[in-house]
Amino acid sequence: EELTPDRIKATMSAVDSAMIKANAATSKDWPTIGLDYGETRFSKLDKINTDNVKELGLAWSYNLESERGIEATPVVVDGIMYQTASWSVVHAIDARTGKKIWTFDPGVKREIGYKGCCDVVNRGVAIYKGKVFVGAYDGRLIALDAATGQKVWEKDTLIDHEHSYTITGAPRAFNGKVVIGQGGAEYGARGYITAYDTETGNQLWRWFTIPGDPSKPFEDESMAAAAKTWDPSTKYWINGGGGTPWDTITYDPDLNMVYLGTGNGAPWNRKIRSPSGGDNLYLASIVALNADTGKYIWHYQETPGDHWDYTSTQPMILADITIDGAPRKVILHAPKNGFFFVIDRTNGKFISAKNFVDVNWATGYDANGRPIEVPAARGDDPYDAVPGPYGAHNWHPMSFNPQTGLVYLPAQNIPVNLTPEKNFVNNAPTPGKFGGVTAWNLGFALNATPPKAPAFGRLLAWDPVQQKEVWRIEHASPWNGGTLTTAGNLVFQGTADGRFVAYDARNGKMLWETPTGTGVVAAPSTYMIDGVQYVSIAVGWGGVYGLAARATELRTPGTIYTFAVGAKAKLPEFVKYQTEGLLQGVKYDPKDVPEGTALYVAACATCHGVPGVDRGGNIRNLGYVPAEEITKLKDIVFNGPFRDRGMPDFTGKLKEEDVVKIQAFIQATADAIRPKK
Ligand SMILES: O=C(O)c1cc(C(=O)O)c2c(n1)C(=O)C(=O)c1cc(C(=O)O)[nH]c1-2
Ligand SMILES: [Ca+2]
Repeated sequence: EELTPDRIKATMSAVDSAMIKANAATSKDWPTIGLDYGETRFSKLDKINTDNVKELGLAWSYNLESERGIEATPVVVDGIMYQTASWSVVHAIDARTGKKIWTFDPGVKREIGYKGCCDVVNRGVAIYKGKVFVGAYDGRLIALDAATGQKVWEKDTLIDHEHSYTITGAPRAFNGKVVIGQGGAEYGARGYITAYDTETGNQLWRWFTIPGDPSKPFEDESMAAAAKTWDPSTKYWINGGGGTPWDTITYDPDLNMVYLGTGNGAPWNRKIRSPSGGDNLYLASIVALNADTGKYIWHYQETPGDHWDYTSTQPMILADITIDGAPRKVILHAPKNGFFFVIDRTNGKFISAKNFVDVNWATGYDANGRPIEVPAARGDDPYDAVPGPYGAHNWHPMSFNPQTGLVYLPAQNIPVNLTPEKNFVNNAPTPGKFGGVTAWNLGFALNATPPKAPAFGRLLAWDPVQQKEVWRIEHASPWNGGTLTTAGNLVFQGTADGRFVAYDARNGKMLWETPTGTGVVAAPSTYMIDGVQYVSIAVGWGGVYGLAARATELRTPGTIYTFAVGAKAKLPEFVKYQTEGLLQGVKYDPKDVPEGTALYVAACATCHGVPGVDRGGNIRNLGYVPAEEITKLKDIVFNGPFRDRGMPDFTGKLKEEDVVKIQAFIQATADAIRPKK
């Protein structure tokens, strides 16, 4: 059957809240990024199961022509797939054949790449009544005709273009509304979410996550209440204060609520943001809003007075489970802070929290749902916070299998040491201030003292009722992909070291794997076409950890792989990671190294990592590039050739003599780690 525009239009026009709810009974399609409004990523399909999963073969692959992180889950309805790639490019694909139907590039200006903290990624589309919605990196929400990829409307969702706002998250669509948040809290930004009319793009409601300037009227009572938990003496609203809801937004059709996870404080360091303390509502919280009006209903703050970039934006799961003999409507959540939360979603009441990895900022939660903090975690001395700011769990989606009762959770630690910044100045390009030249405002120096905490990445099977680990897989590296679980008793996960793996959901036994040609960070999906069950995964190394680090020697462009039992297509040729040997021969004056270090930290480190020590991710490590490029660094730094990949133009931000000092630091660092003969 041919996928004519009329046929696609007919299929996609039928995708609405009722269809998404009804599909949950069979899981035939995968109509939203998380499969269903509960975001369970549990498929009832069982044609692929523990018996035959070893016969999975490649049905087709599709080149996304992308060199940066791929974070979106493939959305599939009746054999038509929508996938986003880096730079917010949308691909529509015939899932029977893997052939392109259309692509849409919103034309994000590549030179604004550096305005987002964490790679030029996108976490996927929403479909509603014949339209595909995508949040573009530059802050536009765009509605496309699902059949043709033509733009129907677009809205600039940003309240100002002074703060460094970007969009990386997927929109959420329900009942004629499409809702989107944004990122930017590392730079300083004030978070909010906005609902638009799916047909017209008209704004329907907006809710800010934190209060603004208290000398102006508060937007609503929830802001007036929140303002009491902030210290106004620092005029935190000038920098923004944070709370950007950059990922999870969930719709609950039973309770007609929208739940959002809010982000970290800006700056991270609470002593700078709100020196007299305070919870700083609604940072690092789950908040419930009325889905029709956007009015605040309840909140639960997972990390009061956030100080460590402990966002609560991680994908949540809505589940109905039995606790102490009683059925409860809950939210299951594993935010960055390392605790697994079970929250009553009818009223936001805390049920339980238990750490799922070792943590050193709190010893647990009291009966009221407040953390029992370790005082040194907010001290004036350098602190090796565990989890670090990359989180014990980041945006990589978890899944919940009601058959096993287990949540499959990509857990990790990436060590980072935090040293409180003494003389913080907002937006100052101060040498030594991490990301200072590109307007980061953390209030901490990172790794000025080398961290000692261990790095790890693991897949955890977690029992949310008992609040305990049931089994685990230790991976080679942190930063592994999101998970899918199925009625075939399977868990699927891609890995940082470039594999796509199926495990037995009951015990973690590895049943099947395939190489993927690059690290995997996204989560897979599964669906039926003509009686055949398929599993698809979009691969492409990246995201914040993937900028400067990697765990494979392969760097195949972003690719979608689709697997079925007995399929026999060939994997594409994999591409080797191109890297030079350790940098050698750049002339420099050793006297320049200390200042060069401080300048490098302020201008280069957020994306390029530490020269020679980090190995490079989807952005090259400057300790492993041709000496020629470092010798001519100023030609790259000032209006250089990599602006079309998102590198900033440092004209006016660095001086020529600064670049000479940065060259000195890069070569000296490479020399320092070179093995002595
Ligand atoms: O505070 C923010 O506004 C914000 C935004 C984003 C983003 O939009 O991607 C990330 C983060 N924070 C963040 O803390 C983080 O660890 C992170 C990882 C990623 C990613 O895509 O790999 N994005 C983000
Ligand atoms: Ca953040």
